[in-house]
Order: sequence, then C-alpha cells, then structure tokens
Amino acid sequence: MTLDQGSRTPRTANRGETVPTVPPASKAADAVDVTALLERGRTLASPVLRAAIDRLAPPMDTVAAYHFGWIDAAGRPAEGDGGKAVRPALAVLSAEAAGAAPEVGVPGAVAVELVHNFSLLHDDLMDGDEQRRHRDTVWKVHGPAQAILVGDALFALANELLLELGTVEAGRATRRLTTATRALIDGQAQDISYEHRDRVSVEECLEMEGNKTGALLACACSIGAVLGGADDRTADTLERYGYHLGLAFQAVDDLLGIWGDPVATGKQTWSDLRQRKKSLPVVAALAAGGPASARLGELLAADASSSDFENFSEEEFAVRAALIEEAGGRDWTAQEARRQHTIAVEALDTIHMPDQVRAQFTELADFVVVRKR
Ligand SMILES: CC(C)=CCC/C(C)=C/CC/C(C)=C/COP(=O)(O)OP(=O)(O)O
Repeated sequence: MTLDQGSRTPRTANRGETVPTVPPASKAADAVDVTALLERGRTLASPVLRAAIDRLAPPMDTVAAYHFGWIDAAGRPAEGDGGKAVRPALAVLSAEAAGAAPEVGVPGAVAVELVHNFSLLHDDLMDGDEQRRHRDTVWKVHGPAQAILVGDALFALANELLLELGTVEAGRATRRLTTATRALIDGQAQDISYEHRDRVSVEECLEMEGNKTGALLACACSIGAVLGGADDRTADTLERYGYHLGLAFQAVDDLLGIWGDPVATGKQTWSDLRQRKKSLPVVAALAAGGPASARLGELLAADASSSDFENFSEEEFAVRAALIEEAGGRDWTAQEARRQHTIAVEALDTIHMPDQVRAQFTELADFVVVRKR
C-alpha cells in the first residue's frame, strides 16, 4: 500500500516499495559542512541569548538556564543538550542571502530561538512529556508554574530584543515573528484537538504541521534577510523555502516520534503514540485502507476510551507502530518529507543569492531530512 503523495488520496499498490531516506545531494552542497553551519549559528547567537536570559528575574533565570542545558537540576554548571540550533543557523544565513553580514541576523536568530523554546516549555507541560534533550523537562524539575512563566518570559523577551533595535527593519521583523507565533499557537491548538478525534485527514494534519512547525521555520529563514534590508519578495520567497522545510522537518519529527532511538532523540520511546498524536504516519495509515489500517483504527478507537492506556506496555505500543508501518504510514511520511524538501529547495531558485549561501540552505534542507535527532 502507498498513499498517493500528489492527490493526498489513499491508493493501494506497490507492496514492499522502498523509500530512500537520503535526498539527492546537490552538487554545490558537497562543499558545505552542516555541523559547522549549525555551530556558527549557535556561536553567534549564544552571547545574546545568555544576556537575554540574564534579564529574567530569579528563579526564572535559573529555570531557563536549566532548560538551555547551561546548568543541571542542582544548579551546577553543565554542558547539556541545548538543542540543534537549526533556527539560528537559518536566520544568520538568511541575512547573508540578503547580502548582509551574518551578524546582522543575530537578533532575529535569538528571537526565533526564544519563541521556539517558549513553545517547547509549554508543549512539554501540555503533553505531560517527561524527557527533552536527554534530561527531565522543566515542568518535571521546577514545576508547571515555572514552565508556564519562563515560556511566557521567553516569548516577551523575543519581541523585546527585536523592538529594542528601533529600526524600520526590526519593526518588519517583529511583525513576521508575531504572525509566525500566532500560527504556531493555532497549530498547537489543532494538534491537541486532534488527539481527541478518531479521524483526521492528511490535509488537516499537514495544515496543522505547517502552522505548528512550518511557520516558525519560515520566519527563521526570512528574519535575518528582513533585518538585512531585503525586500518583501525576497523575504516571502525565503519564507516559502522555510515553510516547506518546516513540513519536511515535522514529517521527520513524526517518524522519530514513533521509531526514533531514544538515545539519539533524548525523548521517551513511542513518545507520539503515548500522547495519542494524530501525526502524519498515523493519519496516513488510517487513510490507507486495508486490513492493517482497519485493525489500527479499531485499536486506536479502543485506546481513546481505555482507562488502562497510561499503563500500556512497550509491546502494546510496538503493536500499534507495526500496524502503522504495515499500512504504509511510515513509508508515506518518509516520502512526504522528501517531497517537501524538494519544494523547499526549488523555491530558492526564484531569487538571487550568493552561490555559497544557496548551497548552505540546500545542505541544511538535506540535513533536516536525514537527521536522527
Ligand atoms: C504554543 C505551543 C505550545 C506550540 C508548540 C509547537 C511545537 C512544540 C511544535 C513542534 C516543533 C518541533 C518540531 C520542535 C522540535 O524542534 P527541534 O528538533 O529543532 O528542537 P531542538 O531545539 O531541541 O533541536
């Protein structure tokens, strides 16, 4: 079974079809070191991010420092996993796409990373997730009130940092960030409401994922360019790249949310199944039809009203994951990630930018599709 990627309509076919997970690398991308690209974004953003967190009143400064991995739960200095820093890397690159120095994108990089982390703090609390970035989540360690407050504070700080620049470009950047933040919140509301529905269409799922993940990645890809004085057409095109990159990113996240290795992801096993998420693999499998799809539908419907769900064993989740795979949801989602990757990279062809910057955007897109964490 596969689902027709173009029409979004399930169709039967091609049992055993294999979906390559590695996208075709562009020739120019061969020369790009994605680790160095991510590290550059992190290094440029880090001092500004730390100074921003220092503005928070105690104990929020400490709680935020824990979340970013700078200290451990006992308050001792640490070098924890502060995340991949994909968004800062994109933001400084987008400044270069507009012909500006990467440093020009730094306030945007930090602002987007702050909004991203605000959303993670609240998301972990809403989902009851206990593990993020290889450690206990903030609400587990410091309590729900601190998770809410620090999340709110990061959101406010993001806007503060941009508005303090006091330029016309910063005003435009802030507008794009608030629009993206609203979409992110809409997407989260959709995501949570879908947990309580038996059926969600593939279209609804993609719209939700475009909101909760695509919008902020789109903003990361334009914000540096806007700060660097890019016109709206350039910024909009970079957003189109980022939006589809975000859809590819979330499709991979959905795969990792079921089949990811906890050692690499830093999250619990079967994290999305535990949360009854209607993620792309689940939705695609349910839409596919056939015996595995039907059995999965029955099981998930029973799970929705099961008082024992919290105590499900690893095996019970493994059964559901196997049915999703058998119905074709895993392959379809991997293919969808590749399809969105292609749309993203093709969008870049419509605007002028230095070849090296284009190669770096392409390499980051390639990384998003093959990442394991
Ligand atoms: C309003 C609200 C609560 C919204 C929640 C929205 C939400 C959590 C969307 C998921 C986005 C996503 C793929 C996060 C992981 O990013 P990543 O893999 O880049 O994380 P990293 O920074 O840890 O690397």
